[in-house]
Parts: sequence; structure tokens; C-alpha cells
Amino acid sequence: MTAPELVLTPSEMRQADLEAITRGIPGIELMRRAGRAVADSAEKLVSGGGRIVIVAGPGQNGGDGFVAAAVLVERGYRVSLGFLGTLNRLTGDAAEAARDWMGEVGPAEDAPFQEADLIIDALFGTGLSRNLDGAARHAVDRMNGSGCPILAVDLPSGIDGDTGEVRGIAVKAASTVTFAARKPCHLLMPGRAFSGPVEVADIGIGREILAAKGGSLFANNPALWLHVLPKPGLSSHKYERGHTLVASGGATRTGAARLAARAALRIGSGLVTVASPPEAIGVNAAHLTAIMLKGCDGPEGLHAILQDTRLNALVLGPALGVHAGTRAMVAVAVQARRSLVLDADALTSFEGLASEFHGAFRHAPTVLTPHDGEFNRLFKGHPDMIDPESKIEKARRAAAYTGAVVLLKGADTVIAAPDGRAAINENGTPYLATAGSGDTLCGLIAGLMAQNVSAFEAACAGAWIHAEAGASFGPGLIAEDLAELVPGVLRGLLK
Ligand SMILES: NC(=O)C1=CN([C@@H]2O[C@H](COP(=O)(O)OP(=O)(O)OC[C@H]3O[C@@H](n4cnc5c(N)ncnc54)[C@H](O)[C@@H]3O)[C@@H](O)[C@H]2O)[C@@H](O)CC1
Ligand SMILES: [K+]
Repeated sequence: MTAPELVLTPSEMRQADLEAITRGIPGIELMRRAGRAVADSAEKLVSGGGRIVIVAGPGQNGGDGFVAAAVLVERGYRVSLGFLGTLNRLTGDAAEAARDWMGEVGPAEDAPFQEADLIIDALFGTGLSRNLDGAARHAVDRMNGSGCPILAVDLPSGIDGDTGEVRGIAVKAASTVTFAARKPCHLLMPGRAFSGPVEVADIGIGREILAAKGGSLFANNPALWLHVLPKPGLSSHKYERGHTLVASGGATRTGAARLAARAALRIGSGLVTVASPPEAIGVNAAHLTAIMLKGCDGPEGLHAILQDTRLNALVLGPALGVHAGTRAMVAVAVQARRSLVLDADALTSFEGLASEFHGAFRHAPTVLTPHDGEFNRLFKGHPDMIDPESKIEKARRAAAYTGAVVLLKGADTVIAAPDGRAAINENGTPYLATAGSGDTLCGLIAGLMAQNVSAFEAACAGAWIHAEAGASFGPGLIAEDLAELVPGVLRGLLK
């Protein structure tokens, strides 16, 4: 079984480096391995004898650049090195790496990009501490304007390692080579787009160290949840595979619930029922076949239906309407202590009322699936929740506050659990930004929870499968397609 991919923040990575040093790998050796890995990556991009310009910065990222320069010269490349800063102010391992470089050191501002086949960006890595300005800004501007492919060392200079944000200006890399583990900026937007494909080089820092210093942030891929993905056995019965209930909106707003219901059925929920307001029964009945239908008149109706304890997972929100009635339905669902997915109107109905969510979901597995707008509306008046620069921190704080798993949607969907675990999804496609796509996602997550997958894994698996289904279709995707694409994705996963 493949282990889940750990993602380490810059500060966790520094601690992991230090731990590796304590356990006997000297810092300069780590840097030599890092520099050699950069040279290996460069060699894959430019054939022997090519011309490579390296831009080295004033910190240890620059040190990697000096090592790579020496290795590439040994391998027959023509290398120029432009340095930003004052050479005799280099400290630590970078100072030693610079002493080992026998070639010339020119100023970064004169680096001959026009003659280069490849630029190596070793300006700043995880130690970036403020926005780029002056000479640093100028160097990045020139690199980007050169038209030459850029290989970023550790991360593209100017990208914040924790948040993926651009600090003033950033290198637009063709590819990136990082060390030991990816950092949040390689998965979060816009850092992901600036990084290009990211290669993770092993520099000898074992997984045990990475897990001890990091261990709570993951890339969302099947290694994280495949082991809990339900696979019916020969003797499985539909009643053992859970029963998902999806609340429908009124007569002209029923499609969203059916999209969610169909997704829940496709992901394997044994039974799925749409709970419909009386006036919408006809329209729902006309569209449902394998999915069951029950009349449900407001919160009292929901309360009555939930007396059937076999209904073990609920979806509330899609097209339910933004009003007190929806808030009352949520209250009933929370009291019933079933697995619960809240989206759309179930969140927006609590605009500015986030305190009602404080600790509210501690007692049953719950997933909230806001996009940024819904999140900001819900947590209006809670600057500590809205302001964190990092999307990961935002989702984590909301999860800790509510007691629910929070899935914060976007091109870089982040899923966070109340216990601090978080995962970043990266297989999304712009084609998923289509009406009803979120309703399908709710259904997938609830359908998994109905089969007893825990909330965090259900949200992670749901987001990944949803994105994979969308990507497999591509242009022209509409929400109705998504549930129909799920079996293909599941076949690939469960083979
Ligand atoms: N033995 C080691 O120390 C190892 C270090 N590694 C490399 O070290 C990097 C981290 O090194 P550092 O912590 O020194 O950080 P950086 O090299 O990213 O940069 C820190 C330096 O840049 C300056 N600086 C920060 N923001 C600036 C700005 N906006 N404008 C101008 N100057 C700015 C700081 O004052 C400091 O001198 C990693 O990204 C990785 O590439 C790897 O080689 C692994 C081993
Ligand atoms: K860099």
C-alpha cells in the first residue's frame, strides 16, 4: 500500500532538516544532495554542453544554486552564475557551497539570460520573509521576460511557501525541484500554477522524520483514503450499504437534490431517498426511478422521517432556500445525530450566525462544503476565521470552531478536520465550475458516509473522485454527467 503523501510547511521542513542533521547527516551534505538533484533535473531539460544561467540568492536556497553550478560544470555544461547580495555575507552551508564554486560570480543584474538554454532560479526558497522589491524584483522580472525556461529550486522565488501567494512578483517556472516533501505552495493556487510540474528529490531525510515534524497535512490522493473506500463483498446487502436522505427544495427548485441523490447512489449508498416538500412531490416523482421519494413538510416533516434510524446520512442545503425554515431543518438534522453534509443554502441561511455553529457538529460526523463566498458570508464578523492568509489555516480554524470537517472549495479545494488534519486537492479541472457540480459533490460525500466512511476520508475521497470524473470528461461537462462518470473512476480505483 502506498503511504499518503506528506506535505510539509517551510517551518516543519526546517525542523526536519535540523533533525536529519542531529541524526548525523551534516547540513552541507544535505545541501550537496539538494544541489545535485537540481543538476539532475537540469540535465533532463537541457542536453549536454548546453548553456545554463543560475541566479543565486543571499540565503541557503542560493547555496543549492552554487552546488548545482559546480556539478553542472563537471558534467560539461557552460554555466554562468549571477549572485544577488553580498558574497561575503553568505552564511552557513551556503557560504561553504560558494567557496567550493571555482567559476566566476557575476551580479544577478548582469546575468546573461539572452544566451541561456535554461535558467535555474535559486534566488529565494522557504526563507522568503517579505515582498520582493528593488534588485530582487528586477531579477525576477528579467528572468520571466527572458523567454527562457526556468527551473525553480525548492519553489519559485517570490512565492510564499506556506500560502502559495505571490509576494510582489514571482518566478514563472517551467518546473520545480523540491526536497524531501512538497510544500503547501506547490499545491495551493496560485503557487501551483507558478511551480509547473514539481519533482520531489530524496535527499536522505527519512519518512519517519518527515512524519514526526509534519504529519498533519497531505496531498489529497487515493493513498490517503483508498483503504477505506467501500467495496461490497459477495454477501453484501443493500441495507448494509447505508441509506442517504437528500432534502429537496420547492416545486421549481428540485434538480439540485436529485443531482446529489444520484451521486450518492452511484458512489454506492445502498438506498437513497429524496425528501420532498408536498408541492414538489409530482415533479420529483416524474424524475426518479431507483431513488425513492418521501413527502417531507418542513422541519417537523424531517423530524418525523428521521424516526427511521436506518437513514444514516443526510444532505441539506442544495436549493433549500435561504430562510429560517432551512435553519430549523439544520437544527433537526443536527439533533438527529446522523452523518450530515451541509452545503449552499444550509450555510447561507446562517449568514453572520456562525456562533450557532460553534461546537455544533461535535456529536456526529458532519461535513460543511462552502466555497469562498459561502464561507465568508457564514463567518462574517469572525475576522480570525476569514483573515488567515493561508486557505489551509482558514479551513482548519473553521473545522476546529464548528467540530465539522470543512471542505473549502476552489481550484485548490482544502479539506480540514477538527483534529487538525488537512488535505489539499489538486486534480480539479476548470470544467467543474458548472451549475450543480457542488450538489453532486455533496451526494458523493454523503453516500460515502452512509457506507460508514469517516467524515474526513469521505470528504477527501468525494472531492478527488468528483474532480477525476470531471477531468475525464473535459469540455462540455454538465453536472448531470458527473454521477454517470463515477463508475469509471471507481473501476480504476478498485481494480
Ligand atoms: N543545509 C541547509 O541549510 C539546506 C537548505 N536548503 C535550502 O535552503 C532554503 C532555505 O534557506 P533560507 O532559510 O536561508 O532561506 P532563503 O534562501 O529562501 O532566503 C533567505 C534569505 O533571503 C533574504 N530575504 C528574504 N526575503 C527577502 C526579500 N523579499 N528580498 C530580499 N531578501 C530576502 C533573507 O534575509 C535571507 O538572507 C530552502 O528553500 C532550500 O532550498 C536545502 O538545500 C536543504 C539543506
Ligand atoms: K527558488
